Amino acid sequence: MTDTSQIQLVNALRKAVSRTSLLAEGNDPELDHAVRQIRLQISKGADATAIQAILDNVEPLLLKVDEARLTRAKHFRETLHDLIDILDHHGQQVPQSQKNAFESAIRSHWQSVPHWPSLLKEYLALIEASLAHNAQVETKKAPLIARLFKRAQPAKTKLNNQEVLQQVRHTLIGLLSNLALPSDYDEQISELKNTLAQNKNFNDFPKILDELIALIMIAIGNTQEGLTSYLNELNKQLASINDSIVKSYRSQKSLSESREGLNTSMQKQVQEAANAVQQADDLDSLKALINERMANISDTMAQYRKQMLAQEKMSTQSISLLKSKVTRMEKDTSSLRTSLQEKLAQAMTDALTDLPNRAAYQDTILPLCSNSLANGSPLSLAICDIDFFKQVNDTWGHLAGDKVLRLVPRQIRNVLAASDLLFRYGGEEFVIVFPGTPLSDAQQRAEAIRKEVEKAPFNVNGEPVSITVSIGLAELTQENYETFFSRADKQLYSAKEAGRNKVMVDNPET
Ligand SMILES: Nc1nc2c(ncn2[C@@H]2O[C@H](COP(=O)(O)OP(=O)(O)OP(=O)(O)O)[C@@H](O)[C@H]2O)c(=O)[nH]1
Repeated sequence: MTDTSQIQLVNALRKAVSRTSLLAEGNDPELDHAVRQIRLQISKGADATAIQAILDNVEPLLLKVDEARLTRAKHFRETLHDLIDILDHHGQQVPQSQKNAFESAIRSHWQSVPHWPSLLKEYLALIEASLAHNAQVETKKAPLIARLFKRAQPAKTKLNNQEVLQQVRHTLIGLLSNLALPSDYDEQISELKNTLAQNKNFNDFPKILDELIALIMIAIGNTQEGLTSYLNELNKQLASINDSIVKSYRSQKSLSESREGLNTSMQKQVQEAANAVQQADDLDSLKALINERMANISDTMAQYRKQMLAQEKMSTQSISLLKSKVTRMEKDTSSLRTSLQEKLAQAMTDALTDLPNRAAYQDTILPLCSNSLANGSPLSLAICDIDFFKQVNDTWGHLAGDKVLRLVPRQIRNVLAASDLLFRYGGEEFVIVFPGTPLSDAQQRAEAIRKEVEKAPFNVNGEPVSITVSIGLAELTQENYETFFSRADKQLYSAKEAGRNKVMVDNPET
């Protein structure tokens, strides 16, 4: 795809990548640097290949951020286990079933940040349950929170209250440091850490835990709903882009239709996705989702491009095949035309004398008559027949007759004008057409023909043979060509009747 659709697509992808890069910021300094580079490159007008290269570079950084998220989650899981241990080590009677349920919840949700507040709430509930249980057993003992962290096992080293406090403070401060909340919450986190550090009273811990939960809730809980719907929307959008590309690609009927459809669909869908990305908040999974969708789009585009190239190649091949077929056909047609023309010429030519034959005469005479009548130019016609030709055949044989048939027209030609037309009409009969020639001129030429034949020194088998011709002549009047011919023919008959070797002229006036 090298046309405007590709440029528009690259522009749309640029926007999407640029806006997506904004979301990736704030997780890791190295990644921050990389995403700023992306926007810089895009603002300089990087093309699809350059954007792909940038995305390839960003991928390991995103993975690194993901690893950091996993490390934080592991730390949180350890914190929760530490808090359970603190309960155990300080002799609190934690109801086993509730503790098991809590441990199971930790196993299921420790990786999911949105579940962290509920896990901490469960921990609080566990403390409340164990306090209620112990209150029944040891109502007169140490204060509530002091009892909470008292060691239950005599075998274990019993810590004093300050040591317990120190341990819990340390655990919770560690948890706070590893929450990796956005920088907006730095101040609140630091205040809570101070409160923890200064806290000397177990009774304050539930309140501090509540604050910790609230902080996590504020940081991620409030945006959770919007974020979930955004992710769903984005997922839908990107899946829809992919579907559209695939559909467009599959349903293409022609290269141009396909390009047009793909372009429109890509432009619309990618633009919508880009808008959605612009409105979204930060989230690691969002980046992973976008990466996945971008990869899908990239794959589909690559497949589409491959297919297009293959189709173009096929088209080029079939076009060149078609061209060679057409060339071949043209050659064949041309040789066929030549051969037809040759055959036609053959059909119009008398093989013995090489003169135009009777068919050629028929083709010629009609337009000549029409033109003559239309233009008022004279047209004369002579029918010339060899006298006693049968005798030639009978006396010297057919071959001798053929020889005479070839020699007579040569003699006739000697006296014809360039525009006069000579045909072998049939047998020993020839027709001469004199275009633009009035009867008197034609008569002179006919007479000259007669003489030219008469004086010709024919000889057959070494013997001199006298050959003469009789000629009937007529000039065209307002009539059809058949009547014209028959008038000349009548004159030929008259010439024969009159003793042969004569020219007889049809005189329309008599
Ligand atoms: N050798 C040869 N003879 C032909 C050919 N075509 C026609 N003939 C012969 O021409 C002769 C024509 O004879 P006729 O029609 O009787 O006329 P003619 O003998 O010329 O007598 P008139 O026309 O009356 O002077 C016939 O014997 C035909 O066989 C041909 O191509 N070659």
